[in-house]
Amino acid sequence: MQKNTILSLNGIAKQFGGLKVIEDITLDIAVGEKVGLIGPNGAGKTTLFNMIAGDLEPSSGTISYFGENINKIPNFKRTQSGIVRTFQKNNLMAGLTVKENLILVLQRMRKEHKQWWKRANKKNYSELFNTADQFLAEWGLSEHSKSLVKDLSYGVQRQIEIILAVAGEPKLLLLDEPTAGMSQLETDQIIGLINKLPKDVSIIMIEHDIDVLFGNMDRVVVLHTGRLICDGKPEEVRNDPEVKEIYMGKEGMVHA
Ligand SMILES: Nc1ncnc2c1ncn2[C@@H]1O[C@H](COP(=O)(O)OP(=O)(O)OP(=O)(O)O)[C@@H](O)[C@H]1O
Repeated sequence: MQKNTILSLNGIAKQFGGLKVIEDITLDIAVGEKVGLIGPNGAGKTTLFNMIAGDLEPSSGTISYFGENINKIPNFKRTQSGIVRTFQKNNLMAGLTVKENLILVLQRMRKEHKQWWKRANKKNYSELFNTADQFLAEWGLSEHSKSLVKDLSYGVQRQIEIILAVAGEPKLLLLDEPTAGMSQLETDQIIGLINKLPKDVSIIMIEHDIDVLFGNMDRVVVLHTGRLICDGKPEEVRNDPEVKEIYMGKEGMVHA
């Protein structure tokens, strides 16, 4: 493991009953590295995310975070230590405003309360409100501050989900198809947000379209039937014959 490695997967495997879903994956991610994770449906991408986030335990192999084996560390503790995840279907509180959603994250982060739903005192609240306003302004999302999440377009909801993950001060951000089902404009907005993230935040982003990863990710890892079949710079991956054959189709098209 290199000195600046944030995440290290060593011989990771996962099986459900007799079904091998992930086989022998070894992978190091550096601090600040941006990695795209691609592969056809059923390749095992979400299962791998579940293991990194702590929602599933590997059947064998080890997952290390800053050199420490975290196989047995529960997901909420991983989140506290900076492994933050977004989901394909967002888990925002739809009946609350954007700002209220953000305040909940900020409150939780600051560990102001053992029970975060209890009322904070007035001083804390006004400080939290100011921080939330500043944060939304910084990310160019102030106009949505008072909107209920359920009233926002899907594209904006996904942007909000990413900035809430950022408010959680991630060191390793796991993005699960953040641009799925989006228009080109919405995709560009999401990519714009991702490119604004602090340089020392590592990212693993599941994506079906390698074009989205070009120019935005340092590296692309390809899974196929639970195995890692290619790992390199986006250009190398795009031109890899096995990837073209297995993942992208014989035409060499880059869309899943
Ligand atoms: N809890 C489970 N029990 C049994 N099989 C599972 C379970 N979770 C996932 N699988 C199987 O594991 C394989 C990999 O699934 P996974 O969702 O990780 O793939 P994926 O690459 O994320 O696919 P997609 O792009 O469609 O989201 C699939 O065959 C799936 O049916």
